[in-house]
Amino acid sequence: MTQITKVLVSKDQLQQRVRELGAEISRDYAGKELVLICILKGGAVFMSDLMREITFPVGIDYMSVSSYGASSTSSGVITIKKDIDMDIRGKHVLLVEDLIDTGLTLQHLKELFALREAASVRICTILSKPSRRLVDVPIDYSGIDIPDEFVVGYGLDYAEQFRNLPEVWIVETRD
Ligand SMILES: O=P(O)(O)OC[C@H]1O[C@H](OP(=O)(O)OP(=O)(O)O)[C@H](O)[C@@H]1O
Ligand code: HPA
Ligand SMILES: [Mg+2]
Repeated sequence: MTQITKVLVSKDQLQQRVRELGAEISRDYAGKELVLICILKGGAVFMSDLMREITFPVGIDYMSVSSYGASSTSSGVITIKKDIDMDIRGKHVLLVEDLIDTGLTLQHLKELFALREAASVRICTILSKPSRRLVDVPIDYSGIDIPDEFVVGYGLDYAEQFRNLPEVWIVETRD
């Protein structure tokens, strides 16, 4: 049985942290050409909130990758299901994620955008599970550290459900 029983991060906590990250990014990239690249699908909710907290015009684009293939554990190999439309050469890229778990997806994407000759590539995530990390990928803008629990809401899914919950909830699975 699967139950969504406990709120781990409230709507207010999320909103507060998104505001702080938006302010920090606005200060750091002032006067630069910035493109926010959302990693679908989970990143979509955070992306929509974050872009409205940035105080100058930014470019936006969307990318969809699959990191786990057919197995449930990470293979470390990612497949691009939908690429960005923009030419990002010479532009500052900020990758926008809902959650960094092992870090493998973002490590791979950082390398990819460096190869595409972006002026810089940084990472922004609203949630991070530091205890699950397999690779040491630096997170430039990290929202909220969470424990090793399976969570849903604010973009995150369980079997494609619950992405639309405004809070982050813990999923409990019992027999
Ligand atoms: O740090 P990692 O171990 O690489 O895992 C993190 C990735 O896994 C989740 O995406 P998922 O593959 O579930 O796709 P979704 O966003 O479409 O649900 C999450 O949104 C990150 O993109
Ligand atoms: O806790 C999680 N929730 C949803 N998707 C995920 N992908 C890795 N960890 C998680
Ligand atoms: Mg998912």
